[in-house]
Amino acid sequence: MTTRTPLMAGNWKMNLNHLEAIAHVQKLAFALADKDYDACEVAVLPPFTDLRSVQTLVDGDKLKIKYGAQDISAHDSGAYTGEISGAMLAKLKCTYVAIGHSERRQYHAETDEIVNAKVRAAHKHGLTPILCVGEELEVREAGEHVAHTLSQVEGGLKDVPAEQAESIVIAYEPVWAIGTGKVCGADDAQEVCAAIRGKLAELYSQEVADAVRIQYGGSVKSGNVAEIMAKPDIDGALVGGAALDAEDFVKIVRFRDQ
Ligand SMILES: O=C[C@H](O)COP(=O)(O)O
Repeated sequence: MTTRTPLMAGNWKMNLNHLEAIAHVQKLAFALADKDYDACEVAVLPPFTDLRSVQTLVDGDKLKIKYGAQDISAHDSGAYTGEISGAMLAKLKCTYVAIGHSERRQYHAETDEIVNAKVRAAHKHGLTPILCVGEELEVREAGEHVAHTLSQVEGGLKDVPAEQAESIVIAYEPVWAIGTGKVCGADDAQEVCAAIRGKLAELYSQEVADAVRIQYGGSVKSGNVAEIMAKPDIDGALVGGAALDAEDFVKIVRFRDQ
């Protein structure tokens, strides 16, 4: 049986400036013990403007916290005002990059084609994509949530070879549960995460499907994380609001104690 190390990632969204980022990562580093890092991988996804400060802190103090970006350009370089390339993120030693978050899909019109180009750009620069997928409320109410989410997985991974797919992270985030306090029931989250793993087996192989970590995201808090993490196909959480408070995030990392 494959053992997947849970990945607990805090997506700060457009919160915390670079000074606040330093204070926050210091608090995490102070609170987290070696055994926490043995039990799971801990990552933060700050705004672009914080990444240099986070890198300096992590590098300087040899912290075990991983970090990454919330988006990446599909392009390598050139006249793309406002964009940040994979090469720039790699230079800052980012490990992860979130791609296709529902807020990018909703407010920046990111289609599966754009998401796929960004996944391939991340791989090109040695970054691990956290491919975000998930349905809106009306899609769930119509009973189409599994099909919708699997089609986003397939679209995001188009032309991605097995050797790259096996290290990817997929975050299942039902849009209606993001920032609303309405957490998806653990059984409902498991249903979709199991279907995602099934789709990976169909697209690649059971070996690849067993290797990929699938996170749940959407109103994860210290009070509900243990129930979610108890599900066999859920390998971590992508945490928004509750990741902005270092103490809350540490409690989520220690989900086994909740
Ligand atoms: O990327 C994180 C998700 O959008 C979840 O956000 P939330 O924990 O505030 O619901």
